[in-house]
Amino acid sequence: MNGFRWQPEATDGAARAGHLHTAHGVVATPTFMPVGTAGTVKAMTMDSVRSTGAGIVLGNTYHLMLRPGAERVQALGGLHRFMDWPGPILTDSGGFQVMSLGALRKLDSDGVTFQSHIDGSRHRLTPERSTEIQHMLDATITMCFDECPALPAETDAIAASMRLSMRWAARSREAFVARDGYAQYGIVQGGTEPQLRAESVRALTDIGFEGYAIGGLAVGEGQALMFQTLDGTVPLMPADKPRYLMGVGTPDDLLGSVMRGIDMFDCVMPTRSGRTARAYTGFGTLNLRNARHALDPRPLEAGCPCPACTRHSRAYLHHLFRADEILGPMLLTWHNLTYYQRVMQGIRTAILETRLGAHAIELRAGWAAGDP
Ligand SMILES: CNc1nc2cc3c(=O)[nH]c(N)nc3c(CCN)c2[nH]1
Repeated sequence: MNGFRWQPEATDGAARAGHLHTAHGVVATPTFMPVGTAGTVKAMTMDSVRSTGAGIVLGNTYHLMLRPGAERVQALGGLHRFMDWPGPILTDSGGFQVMSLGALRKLDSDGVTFQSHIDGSRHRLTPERSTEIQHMLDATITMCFDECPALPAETDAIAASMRLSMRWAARSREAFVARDGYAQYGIVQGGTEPQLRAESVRALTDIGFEGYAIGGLAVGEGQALMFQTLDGTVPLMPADKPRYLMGVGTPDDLLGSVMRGIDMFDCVMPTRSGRTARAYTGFGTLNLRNARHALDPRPLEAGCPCPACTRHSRAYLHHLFRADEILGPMLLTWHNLTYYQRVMQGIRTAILETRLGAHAIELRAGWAAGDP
């Protein structure tokens, strides 16, 4: 019996609230995973990540295999000890990052050969090597090695890519070493084609995984087409297993996707925006470099418990970014991650109280209202 399981707690329409039980602790769902690409959530200590309310973070096979190297992380006790994060860690499998970062790459039916974007050195990833690397990292949740096709693409190209990913999913599962409290997730592909998505779900559930991700989205298709694809795909996925929508998204994306049955998310927006002076708040986003903040003594967001909002003014944050001070990205990343966790906690509470519809209207009204 694998101690890893998703335990449902409440539903509201297609939305679900529950708990993910893992070898590294329990996480309430729906959950947002801060991206810790190279073993660090950029500009944050792990204590500050924990203080935002995050329960699980994401790491990347691609970045860690290039630097410092999977063998080195393993020799140092694995990624939990390396980055001092005792909670669960989900690692992505590298295929997506090679396609979006690898300098030069050659894809074949067995895997992908690529040059490091760091130093140009040559590397190869296959389902077996990706799974082995994730084991060396001691990832709590291992992702299948897949291929994420760029959209738009011809239907037959999407079909061929999805079928390659399904063959790679079988090889990834074969290479996976089951351990109590650990999991491997299959990744559904198929672009925005309902029949291809259905074929991919069938292929993955025939193999059998502890959780299922939806890949191949948030690649420029737009929110409407993403939601339409979720509407046709999520109902086909096992109801008793966690569902993870990869690379998503804005607060509005999170809300709409939870309402369609998604439990887990990751996205670089709150952290990347935190470094570029873009703040996420209940009244939408604002750019703290804008001169209108120069003399504003108010907190960024009233009621937010983060250090940026409880100890500083908008004028101070504006100054930090204008002066290119390191504290600027630190404080605003802290705020954005806190805001994302507060959105998830508010959605989760609304599901428990069966009032997600009303809560959604309140959230959207706030985002549309703009800066008070
Ligand atoms: C930002 N948009 C986005 N779409 C993704 C699709 C996949 C996808 O189809 N497969 C994998 N393995 N990762 C993806 C990621 C990376 C998630 N951290 C995606 N990110």
